[in-house]
Amino acid sequence: MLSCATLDTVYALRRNELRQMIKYIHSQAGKQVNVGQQLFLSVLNVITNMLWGGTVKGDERAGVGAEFRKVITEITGFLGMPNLSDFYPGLARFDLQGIQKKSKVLAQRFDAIFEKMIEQRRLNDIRSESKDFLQFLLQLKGQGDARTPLTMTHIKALLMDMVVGGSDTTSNTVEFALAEMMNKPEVLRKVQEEVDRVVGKNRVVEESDIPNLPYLYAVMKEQLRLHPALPLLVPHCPSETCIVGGYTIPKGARVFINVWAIHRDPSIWENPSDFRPERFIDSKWDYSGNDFNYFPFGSGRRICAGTAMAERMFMFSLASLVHSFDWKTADGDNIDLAEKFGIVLKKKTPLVAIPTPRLSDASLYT
Ligand code: HEM
Repeated sequence: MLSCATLDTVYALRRNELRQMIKYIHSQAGKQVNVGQQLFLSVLNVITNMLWGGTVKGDERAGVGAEFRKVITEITGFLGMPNLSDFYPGLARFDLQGIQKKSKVLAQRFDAIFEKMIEQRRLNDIRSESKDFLQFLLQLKGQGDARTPLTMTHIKALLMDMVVGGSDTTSNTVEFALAEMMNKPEVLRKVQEEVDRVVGKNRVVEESDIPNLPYLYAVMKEQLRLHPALPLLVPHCPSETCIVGGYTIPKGARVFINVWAIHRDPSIWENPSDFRPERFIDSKWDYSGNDFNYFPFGSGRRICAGTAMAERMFMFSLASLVHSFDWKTADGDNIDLAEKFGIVLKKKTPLVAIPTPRLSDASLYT
């Protein structure tokens, strides 16, 4: 579902969601817009559309989106919360902070949403031709492979991975990048000049423009270096005791990789806390996971499954946002770029900014 070839076939979904977002922001011209909120909704809609397509429509779809947003925010909050039970396993059964209990309630809410999707799909003919992910998984389950049995719990877990792993990460990354650029007008100007040169002002940005935007690509890499969406990657757990760099990692230990600190190591990066996309122009850095000095999407077997989608959504949405609008804050002040740590890193204060349309023809916003 997340391969480049499949992503190409569902470009219309991404385009449609993005155009709706731009249209909405245009309707708010001159007013304050919560940029992250808009981005979150667009990314979530793209992902859920790819997962279960047109199963949920109209008002119901909007309702499900709102419910997801609440649950995802709460669930990522709990995932990153320090839990006394991890440090004192003897106390785990008392669940002193109530994290286990509250997480179970959230998991049940998630479960109810997925049950609803799956039930609706079952009511339809699951043998019919369809391109969405849920249909594909239900068919696999029906075929019953004894070697790798796929249970309903597996299906729900996969759906949850995509929704939780893809929505907040991508939208926070774009929101943060726009905030960084607003504080560095010379960077924002360079990106706008690049997009104007490639796209002009008489049409809107298309995904096919992305390969022609190398400076914006450098902005994305710099954003992922300075504020990696998953600062500790996801917890890893060796299935056998092993030795890494001379340290013994016991079987079952929970291992966190502090990619945030590696990306700011002054022995690797010059002026590491500066947002300077130029460092990625014509550079050797990529995020394929082969270099342990720069790996915002992780590495190895568990590397992010959605890298290609994240790249497309980031480039497409940020290019569209700065091509369609100029951005400023209400008081003209610099934006607070403080980070809020959790399993997912985000801006401490949401980016609220005022858009001013910059394309000459209003029909380009419809
Ligand atoms: C800027 C956006 C994103 C960033 C920075 C990001 C980063 C990551 C990282 C660091 C991991 C863990 C890798 C490891 O521990 O080695 C991961 C896993 C994962 N990501 Fe992403 N991700 C992003 C967007 C997405 C999107 C859009 C999707 C799908 C729609 C997605 C799906 C997944 C999945 C399914 C996994 C688990 C892979 C596995 O365990 O095999 N991610 N991501």
